[in-house]
Amino acid sequence: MKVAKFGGSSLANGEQLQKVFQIVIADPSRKVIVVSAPGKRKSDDIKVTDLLIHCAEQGLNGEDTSATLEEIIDRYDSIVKELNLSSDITEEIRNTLHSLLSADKSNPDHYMEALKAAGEDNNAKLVAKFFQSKGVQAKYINPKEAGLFVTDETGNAQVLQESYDNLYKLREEDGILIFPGFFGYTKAGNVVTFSRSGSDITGSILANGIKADLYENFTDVDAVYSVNPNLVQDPKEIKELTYREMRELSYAGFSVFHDEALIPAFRAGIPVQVKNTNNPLSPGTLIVHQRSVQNGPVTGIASDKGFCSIYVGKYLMNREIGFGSRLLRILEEHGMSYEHTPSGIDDISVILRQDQMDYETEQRIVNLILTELHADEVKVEHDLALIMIVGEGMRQNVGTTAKAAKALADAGVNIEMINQGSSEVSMMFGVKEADEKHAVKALYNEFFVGVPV
Ligand SMILES: Nc1ncnc2c1ncn2[C@@H]1O[C@H](COP(=O)(O)OP(=O)(O)O)[C@@H](O)[C@H]1O
Ligand SMILES: N[C@@H](CC(=O)OP(=O)(O)O)C(=O)O
Repeated sequence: MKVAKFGGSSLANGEQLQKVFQIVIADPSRKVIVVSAPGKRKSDDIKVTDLLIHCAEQGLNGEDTSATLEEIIDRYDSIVKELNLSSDITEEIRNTLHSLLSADKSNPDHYMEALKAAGEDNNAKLVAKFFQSKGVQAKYINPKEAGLFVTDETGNAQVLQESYDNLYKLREEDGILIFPGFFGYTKAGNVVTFSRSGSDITGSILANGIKADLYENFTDVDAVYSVNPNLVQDPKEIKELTYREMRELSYAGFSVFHDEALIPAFRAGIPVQVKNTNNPLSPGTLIVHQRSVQNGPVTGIASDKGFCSIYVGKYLMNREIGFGSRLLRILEEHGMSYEHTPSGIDDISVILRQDQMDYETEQRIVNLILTELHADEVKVEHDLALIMIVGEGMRQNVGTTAKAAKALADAGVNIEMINQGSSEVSMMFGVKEADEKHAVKALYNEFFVGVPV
């Protein structure tokens, strides 16, 4: 039995849905189909989820929602028309969205979450009807009835353990099951979404729940590439990588697969295959527990912008018990999470996403570090990009850091900081955002061009 998840790009229009149908019926073991909301048809398009968020914001602000609502309904209606389906489907979607928009607004989070999730929920119903119109036994599955229960963390839900046993029962259902991605229900019965791009997470939870043999993740690229294809042209494809490598890479910027989506599949030992809806015969990328290291030390290079670093210097910091924990507590008290903490004898840097901190908060934190921790120096550096080099082969290979540092130096990129991950399969370089693309290219040339993979 397989779980196949189709992302927004695979469901953006009728033509894409026809491809999805052909893929699903080509393999009778594709039992559970997880769908996202319709995504972008071209690069300047707007995803249905983004339209729904905008519409919910308008609703909450008491603004006119009619134009945005029509735009959303139009997205579904154009698919309905392209596939010659009954206009009743569009009317049903219209009614659902109308009632969600006129629902109680006393809890804005609940209002927003219900609208966000409607993108996937309506699409799953539409896809099920489309499959039925082709004479195939298929049905929409409601996540609440199936028992996909989650925590009450708005836009950041975590699955509750009991869900896995509930979902196992889906194995007994007849036909193909069309399951909406991106959300679950709290025990109190409210809709809560996963973080953005979270349909990948739903697919992984279902793969674990039904104890699938394989979790297929269909998207719009032939493989997970060794570097973001938007930064380097025609990068090398990765044929196989470990859960650990993929988790590091997706966390550090490989948006092709959600970083939280690996854990449920990993825990059940289910391999994940990333494949292309537009080229389903291509083998894609397989994510497994263990692989033989035949390529060079580096499997992939990921990068992401929007970080800042708080540098703290204090003479004899190394001898001061509890300094690090008190520093991190200051951040914790401001509700902030951090990414890395490279440190030396007399200094430590905390790297975090800078959108967590406005100017006033930054000033307050700097003051607290100076006054409560008696630091000699506190400096905040903004607009950093973090570049992560990842590879199981880095554990056995000496000199990867030196090679990377030399490649960056030769390209004229100033390294703001280096951090060797404790897992020994990753290494992080902090550079100025303006240098990101240039730095990634230099590292790609160093580790991949002319290197057999
Ligand atoms: N290393 C990478 N390999 C492949 N794709 C990547 C990588 N890094 C970023 N991407 C981007 O991820 C996109 C696919 O993810 P996403 O847009 O979320 O797809 P979906 O609509 O299927 O959920 C690709 O089109 C590509 O632009
Ligand atoms: N539609 C949701 C969830 C999702 O996974 O979408 P996609 O498969 O298009 O990344 C979002 O945009 O966040």
